[in-house]
Amino acid sequence: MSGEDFESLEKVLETCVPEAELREVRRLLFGKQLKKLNLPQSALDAAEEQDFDLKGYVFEASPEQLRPPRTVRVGLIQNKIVLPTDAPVLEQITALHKRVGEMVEVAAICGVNIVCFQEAWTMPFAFCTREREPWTEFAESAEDGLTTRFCIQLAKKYNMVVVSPILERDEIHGGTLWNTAVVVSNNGNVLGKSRKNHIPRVGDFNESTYYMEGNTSHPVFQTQFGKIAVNICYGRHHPLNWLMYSIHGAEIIFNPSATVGLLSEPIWPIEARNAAIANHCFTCAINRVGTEYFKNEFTSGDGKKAHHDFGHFYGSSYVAAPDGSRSPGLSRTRDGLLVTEMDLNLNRQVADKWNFKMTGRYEMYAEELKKAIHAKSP
Ligand SMILES: NC(=O)NCCC(=O)O
Repeated sequence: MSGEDFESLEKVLETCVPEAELREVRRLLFGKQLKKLNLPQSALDAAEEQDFDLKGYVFEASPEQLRPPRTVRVGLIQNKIVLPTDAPVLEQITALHKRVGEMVEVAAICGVNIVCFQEAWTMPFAFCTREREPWTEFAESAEDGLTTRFCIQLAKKYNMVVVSPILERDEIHGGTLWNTAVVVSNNGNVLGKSRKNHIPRVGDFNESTYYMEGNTSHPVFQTQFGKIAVNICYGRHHPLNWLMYSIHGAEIIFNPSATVGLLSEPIWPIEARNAAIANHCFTCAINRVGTEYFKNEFTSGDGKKAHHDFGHFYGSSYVAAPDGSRSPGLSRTRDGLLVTEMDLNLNRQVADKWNFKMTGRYEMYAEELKKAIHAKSP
């Protein structure tokens, strides 16, 4: 039941837990109950017509005397690939631009200010194969590639910050490949890029065949709607990676991902949520959906029989807040747009209550880490 036939944990709870207990079950599992966001009927109709899950929630903060609310609407998009993996490269990219572009239009109707797509959103997650061609052809310049130009158009048209995780080819540094998120401001300027710091070597995630650990450290981007950072996929298993984005001031950390049920599904709801709690910020976890079939079978040196797919990418994108509350996840099986309205004042309110930033012994950790890393063997 771990594949396409299981819609979501939330659905099972709704169907199977009696109404009287459901509230308490939700409180224990998801934290403070969130209000549903009132989404325009035209957006709901468009989502139904275009066959994707559309959900909206509000994270509220307490009113303050000196600061007005800092309300921002964030959209997360999860999707299947559109064409088979052996369709011509440009056709695959164009089909994904079209699909995701339509979903961004609905995000705009919902008033979204910042949208983030899934990891390597313009391509199938083909790194399992270890083949170079045609997959390296999906790589593009972060500054002025086809996809960045497309995102610039979206940003300008909808006055929206766009976070676009792609396979990057860095033409001015030997044509090297990177797993990169490009951040485009709402007026259409490329604000910068953030490269994936941690490259998986687990199961079929053979990404180290294609690119190396990122060299952009932990950039934080000041946008009109708040300070944002991008911790790409496998970086979510590294608490210090989250910490560094937060230390540099990130108020919202996106985690665009590609991960499959049998590997990571039980830890998915915990990691980004824990990072939001530990770092007094909002985190947004996004995962792709569906099963992607590759013509040539592959192995990964783990004794498994040669196979043609990774297994099921389980979607379940969600947003977590610094007070430990989280939104329900999107579907495990369908494309989806999750719209959350968050008051960024909540970050400081929770920080003032729990004081993790104040009680953290960063200097001590830094010194001990340095000593431990440089320790000589006896
Ligand atoms: N894309 C990626 O880094 N996946 C690795 C598997 C995981 O982190 O769940």
